[in-house]
Amino acid sequence: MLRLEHISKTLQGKTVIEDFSLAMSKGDMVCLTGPSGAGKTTIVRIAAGLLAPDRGQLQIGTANIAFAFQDAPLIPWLTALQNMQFVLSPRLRGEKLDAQALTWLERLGLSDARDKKPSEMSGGMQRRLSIACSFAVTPELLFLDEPFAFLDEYWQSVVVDELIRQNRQRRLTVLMVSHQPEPVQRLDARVVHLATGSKLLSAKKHNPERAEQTGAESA
Ligand SMILES: Nc1ncnc2c1ncn2[C@@H]1O[C@H](COP(=O)(O)OP(=O)(O)OP(=O)(O)O)[C@@H](O)[C@H]1O
Repeated sequence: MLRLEHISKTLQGKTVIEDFSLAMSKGDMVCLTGPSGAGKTTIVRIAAGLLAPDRGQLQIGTANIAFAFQDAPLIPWLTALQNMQFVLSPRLRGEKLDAQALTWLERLGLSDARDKKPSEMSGGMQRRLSIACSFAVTPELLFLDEPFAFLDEYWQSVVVDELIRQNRQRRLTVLMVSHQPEPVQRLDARVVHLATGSKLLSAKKHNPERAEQTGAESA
């Protein structure tokens, strides 16, 4: 589903990623962890095709991708409902579009915020809207950058439940960055830990009894 092979990236003269490789099959959930500046976001942006690597190869097995990043890609002049309608509009029309948009707002607790623009919403609400939009397009491959940041325990749990549901029901593949161990543990995601410069330190399941070789490779 996703393969990064020997990826390197230099930004403003600094080597951010050096010879990083990762292989993911359909239905895999992988979480990149590591210190600030290790290059986690850069890797996810390269994997999502948003940033070109200097060296190495990227293979994505589907065109049906979605992402929710820290700088939530919400349209600032549209309301929450209109943002949701916008992402659903290529697939749905009329009443079905409106019903689906409202359903997703409700699932992520945003019904009361339907007429608010992103600038009128809290960081957590913006994050939930961004995640709701990425779920709503039913991607095969989902990229998430700190999806649990700004969310309290309840909403973290709602997002985890939805990821588990979509992973089980339609084998959604997820590559994420997260500093929060608890939701990642609940997801049972494969954890790939990076040192600065994207050197791979370890790649394992959170549960050590179920540790396994991951297909991620170091330089
Ligand atoms: N557009 C850019 N131009 C120049 N340097 C950049 C750019 N984007 C990222 N960097 C630098 O690349 C390094 C890795 O950044 P990145 O955001 O990938 O790290 P990260 O591991 O996700 O960090 P954090 O956990 O703090 O989000 C950092 O030193 C950052 O300053």
